[in-house]
Amino acid sequence: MVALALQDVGAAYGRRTVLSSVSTDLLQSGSVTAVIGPNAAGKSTLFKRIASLIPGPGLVELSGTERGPRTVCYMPQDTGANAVLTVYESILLSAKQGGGWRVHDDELAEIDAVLKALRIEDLAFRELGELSGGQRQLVSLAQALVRQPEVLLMDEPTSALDLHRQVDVLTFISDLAARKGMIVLVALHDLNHALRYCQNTIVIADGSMAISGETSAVITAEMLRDIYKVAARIETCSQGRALVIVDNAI
Ligand SMILES: Nc1ncnc2c1ncn2[C@@H]1O[C@H](COP(=O)(O)OP(=O)(O)OP(=O)(O)O)[C@@H](O)[C@H]1O
Repeated sequence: MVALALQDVGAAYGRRTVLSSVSTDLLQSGSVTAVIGPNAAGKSTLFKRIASLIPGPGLVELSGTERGPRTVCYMPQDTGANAVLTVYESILLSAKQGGGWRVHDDELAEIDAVLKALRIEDLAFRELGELSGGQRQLVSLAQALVRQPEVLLMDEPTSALDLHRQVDVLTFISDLAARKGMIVLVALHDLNHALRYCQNTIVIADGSMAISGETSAVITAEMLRDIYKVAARIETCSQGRALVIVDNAI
């Protein structure tokens, strides 16, 4: 079972430090953790640092895997489209990333399964450049999933999706994490999604970690006032779920 811990992790772009002192307890396999915080706080930078795409101080400790850093997959926020490739070709390329070029039957079966699970089989032979923003986001998710990562870092994966797809994708990902023992970190702006789908939450503000812990203990009216500068309430809906209701910006 894979486990991930961060110790005083930081990152810089050139000489400018944009992230420092992020530490977490061990993140266990099967867990989904929300990474939240205002714009430009450093959420994507944290993901890039965990995925070893940028250097920085501190320790990203992965244990319980034989695949090393290759088992970490980062799904970026901007899903740049290469108009020359079809959806299927782009997913196949992603599956083969870092491996040999011989294509095995089980890899093709995995691609089919992911296309089906995300209900985008009908896009398989469309060109990336002609997809809508939401379709591109689903393809980007498929590209990440076919690599069968043990640690999946998803940067605002539902920002371009309609309501049905948002619920569909987040339910699918949290089930998948539990079923396959994956560690999922997901950057979110919709805090109701964090409350509903994520056991733990890390708050990044001004380039460092403000607070982390169980989601219900982290997402409070005080945190929303101090970090997001909004007056808000956490109310329980008729089905017993906690919901953030924002009254106004402070
Ligand atoms: N490639 C880069 N070069 C230089 N600075 C960068 C680069 N990428 C991000 N930054 C800066 O790093 C800081 C953190 O950016 P980051 O993208 O991590 O924020 P974020 O929390 O993901 O924001 P958002 O919620 O708006 O997506 C910002 O000040 C941003 O301008």
